[in-house]
Amino acid sequence: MAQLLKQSVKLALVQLASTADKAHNLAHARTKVLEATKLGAKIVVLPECFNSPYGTKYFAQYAETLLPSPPTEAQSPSYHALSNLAKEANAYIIGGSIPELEEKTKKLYNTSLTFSPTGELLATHRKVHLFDIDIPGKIRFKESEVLDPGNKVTILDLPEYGKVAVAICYDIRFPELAMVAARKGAFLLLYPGAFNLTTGALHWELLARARAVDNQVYVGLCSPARDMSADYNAWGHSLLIDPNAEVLQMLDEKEGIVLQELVQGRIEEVRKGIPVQTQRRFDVYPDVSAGKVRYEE
Ligand SMILES: NC(=O)CCC(=O)C(=O)O
Repeated sequence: MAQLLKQSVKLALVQLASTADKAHNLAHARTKVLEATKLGAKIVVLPECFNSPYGTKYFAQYAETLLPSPPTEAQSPSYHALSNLAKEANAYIIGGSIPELEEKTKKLYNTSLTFSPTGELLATHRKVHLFDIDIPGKIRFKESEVLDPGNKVTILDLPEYGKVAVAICYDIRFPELAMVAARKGAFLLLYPGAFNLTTGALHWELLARARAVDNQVYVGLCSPARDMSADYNAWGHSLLIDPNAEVLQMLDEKEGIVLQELVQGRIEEVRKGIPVQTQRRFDVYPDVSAGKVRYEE
């Protein structure tokens, strides 16, 4: 049987320290991505809102226009910086996320762009589940006050390696999205994400391991580094989880890079040992990937 990961590959999760200065953030991302690719990374992931501070008051201010595609340099400096960087680094770049403004509708989105090693835009994922929570005395955050949600599951097909699903942060709390992607053959679920000091401590690692154990695939979460002078304090702790739900690597809150080889055959080895993928009872409950699902592949 064909293996989901076609060949072993080095993945990098770049936990960036971002500032309020977009040009600086883009230049800094370039430096850190090139650091990772010099060490052999062929797939590189950046954090949620890597080119701006994270917060509802910043989305409009930092938003870039992506449509019609390709945008001009003035419409989206981040698009061009990521495309050029993918070429320069000769790697796939999952560009965390950036605030996006759709000119026609005036709607704002939290959007992730993925580029191929030739600099071509492969996919766009608009965060599907907006981060709306209210934990009294701890944290209230309502992305939906300013953002609109995306409406599809995003699965990339990387010819040399196989399928990779991309979603953003709060999307990880919805196991259906991950399950659909895994059933469609993804070997890796990637979530650029900025949890906080309350929910990060509680659920960050738990959710990453849960999505891995449910689906028996690799899972990577890539956070901004923590900045205690910012309005929103990111949890950090970017991590990579093995298909057996073991933590392969986890950073602390400071800037850093997770660099890890994903091993061909590991998913099949785990699935052979605990064969839940073939033991499902769709005569008892429905297959979430079989119904009406909106994809971009
Ligand atoms: N940026 C986000 O979506 C944060 C999600 C989060 O912190 C959570 O607990 O979920």
